[in-house]
Amino acid sequence: MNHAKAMGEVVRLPVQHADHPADSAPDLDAPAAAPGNGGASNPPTDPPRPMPFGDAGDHDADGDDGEALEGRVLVDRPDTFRPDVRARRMTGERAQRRPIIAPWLRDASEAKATVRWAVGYAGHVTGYHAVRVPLYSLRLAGRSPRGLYRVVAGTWRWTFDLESRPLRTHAIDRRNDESYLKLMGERNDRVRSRLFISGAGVVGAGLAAASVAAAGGVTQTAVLAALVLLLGWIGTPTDRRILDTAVVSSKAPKLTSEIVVRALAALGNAEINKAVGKGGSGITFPAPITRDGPGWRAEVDLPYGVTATDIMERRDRLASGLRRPLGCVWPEPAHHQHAGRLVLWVGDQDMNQVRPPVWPLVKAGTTADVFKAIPFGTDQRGRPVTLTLMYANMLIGAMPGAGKTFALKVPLLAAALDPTAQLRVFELKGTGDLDFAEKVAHHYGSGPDDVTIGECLASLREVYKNLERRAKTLAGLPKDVRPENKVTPQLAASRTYGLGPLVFVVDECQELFSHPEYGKEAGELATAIIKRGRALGVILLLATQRPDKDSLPTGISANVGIRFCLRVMGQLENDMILGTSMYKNGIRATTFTKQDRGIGYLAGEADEPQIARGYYLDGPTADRIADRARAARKDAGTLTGYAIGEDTTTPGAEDGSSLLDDVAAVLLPGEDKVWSEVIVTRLAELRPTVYGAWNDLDPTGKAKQLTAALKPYGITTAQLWGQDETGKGTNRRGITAAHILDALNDRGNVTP
Ligand SMILES: Nc1ncnc2c1ncn2[C@@H]1O[C@H](COP(=O)(O)OP(=O)(O)OP(=O)(O)O)[C@@H](O)[C@H]1O
Repeated sequence: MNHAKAMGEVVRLPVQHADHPADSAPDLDAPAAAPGNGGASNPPTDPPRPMPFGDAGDHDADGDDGEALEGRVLVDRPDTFRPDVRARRMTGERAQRRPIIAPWLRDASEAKATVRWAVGYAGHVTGYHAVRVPLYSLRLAGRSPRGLYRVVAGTWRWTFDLESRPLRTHAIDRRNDESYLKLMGERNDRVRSRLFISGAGVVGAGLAAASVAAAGGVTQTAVLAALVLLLGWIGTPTDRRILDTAVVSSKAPKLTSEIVVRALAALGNAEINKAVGKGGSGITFPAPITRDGPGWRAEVDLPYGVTATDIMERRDRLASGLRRPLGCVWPEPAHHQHAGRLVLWVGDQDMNQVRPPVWPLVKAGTTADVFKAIPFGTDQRGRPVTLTLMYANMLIGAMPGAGKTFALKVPLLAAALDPTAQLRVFELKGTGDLDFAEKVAHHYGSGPDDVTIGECLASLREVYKNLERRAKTLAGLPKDVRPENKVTPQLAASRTYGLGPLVFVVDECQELFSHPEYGKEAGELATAIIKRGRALGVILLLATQRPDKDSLPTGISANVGIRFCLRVMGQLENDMILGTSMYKNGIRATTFTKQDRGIGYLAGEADEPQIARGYYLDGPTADRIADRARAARKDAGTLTGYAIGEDTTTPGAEDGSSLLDDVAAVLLPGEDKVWSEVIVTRLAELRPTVYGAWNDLDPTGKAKQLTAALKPYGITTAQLWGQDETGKGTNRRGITAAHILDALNDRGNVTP
């Protein structure tokens, strides 16, 4: 018999058999032996004789098997093989230890939420019924006559044994005298004893009534009320309730294996259909379906060849099969298991209907540390999701209105609550969504105009230059204080080194990167900052509603560490934000609906992308937090730049020239001292895109603006005597031309 065929699985593999010692290994250059050529006849050139594993000496002497097995090897072990059960158990191949303590009890926030819910629930139910006590009393009083009737009629029936009457009637009908006489005898005995008991009961009740009547007052009322309520309860029809419903249960249906299999079978996957069809291997569940947070969790072993991703791709169809809203159905791969293990979590409530929890850092007195994890949001199960900003950059993308700016507010406000972190914030939509940052930011700009975009670019240039200084400073430090050539919390905290965290935020960054003049340079600078700034304490937070190659340089989309993708329309946008192949791997932000505001895939923080909903921080809340952050910065002495009324943004984005060059350019020949407001007006004429906004200020504002902008160059303004438009002599703030020219000479015309 051909064992190979009987064993089913055979492959052509040159496997070394135990009979052949190592030194008789096949000579691969030698010609292959002819079929049927016994190994013994030509030992040196023989190919190894393939044999079933563990079947070393069982060959037929006539060599039949040997012939049939020529060139073939059984790859399955024979049935006699006993696996090492101990090893299997220890590696957890079959058995996974289930948690002794329920996961929700181990998580403090989940446990607190459950206790809070239980107390709230009990309080509501108690209050609801307490106010309805008069109604319930009236209801019972109304039903008490019926209850009295039921008691009297029931006692009568029992005493006179009316239940057994049909038996006696039956005996009469069948003319069974003997049986009838026997039944009557029994009935008479029973009625005699029951009459005695009922009589005693009536006498007892009479005596009790007399004593209650004698007691009078409260006792009489209480007993009477209790009696009425009791009779009311007895008189309540079986299809009616005494209490109203305090909580209308919209309980989600329990998830059962049957429902899961039904839903999987509805996906239209051929392998699944084969498995669940007649004679198929079925779908198995390696663990019981359990409650997990506010939902059900099922682990499913999909049929061979089907991956968890195949199911994730069809999340909408799965939701339809489960008859649950899309926002309740969250299939995930079991990351530490095989590719066919699916973890299906089905929430009781649509994720977008769940009330967002309060951001932990809203609480007064809390501060943050960009070196540590900051709370970003919650996942489908309400568990906290955190972000660590240091050594990372973040890209947030979505279609308009999906919640980008709200998501950006969370890391921005967390960074604001770290007084050591310098903030540079540019909101290029111009709606003032991030205007709370004005209170804390070193640089701040709002608007899609060329001036703001120019300021943003100038600030990026400054940061880029700052990177070089930081790199040099870090490299100059002893190796033991920079263990991984990175800025450490200790180095960042020291003001001597100037290595404190720097957080650069650009909302609607497509306006910057797709700008016809500044876009290219901005893209190159941002890419360089993303690549090099990470280790040097510079963090870039970008949000965009147009993730395409023109609006988001590939250098950024390829190198950014943390990515948060809210609802997008297609695969391209999805992969631009989350990374290449994410769509193919089932991580699809296209499945979010319009209602899923603030919900997205967060990649780069945990090992695997996770669903998260950012904390909801509305305008007033963000303002309150920014006030707190400002106070903390004031105390720490780190409130600088825009936040204290200075505008230290370096103008001159158009061609790389500096403010000093521009001021020098607008000085007229022979002019010695010029009022600041005049200089600003001339600067605005020279470069409207850069200085136009300054020119919109009143004369005092113009003077302040120029004073602040010249400060980094070491130039101060002073009160200068001159004549105003009407020819009247007056004192106003202005500059001395010699100071500008000296500064230019000193610096050799180098931009700071
Ligand atoms: N985490 C959240 N939870 C609940 N609602 C949210 C959340 N985030 C955002 N929203 C809602 O979504 C709306 C849009 O948010 P946001 O302004 O951040 O969108 P956007 O993507 O920045 O839009 P645009 O591209 O137009 O600027 C907000 O008004 C808010 O009500």
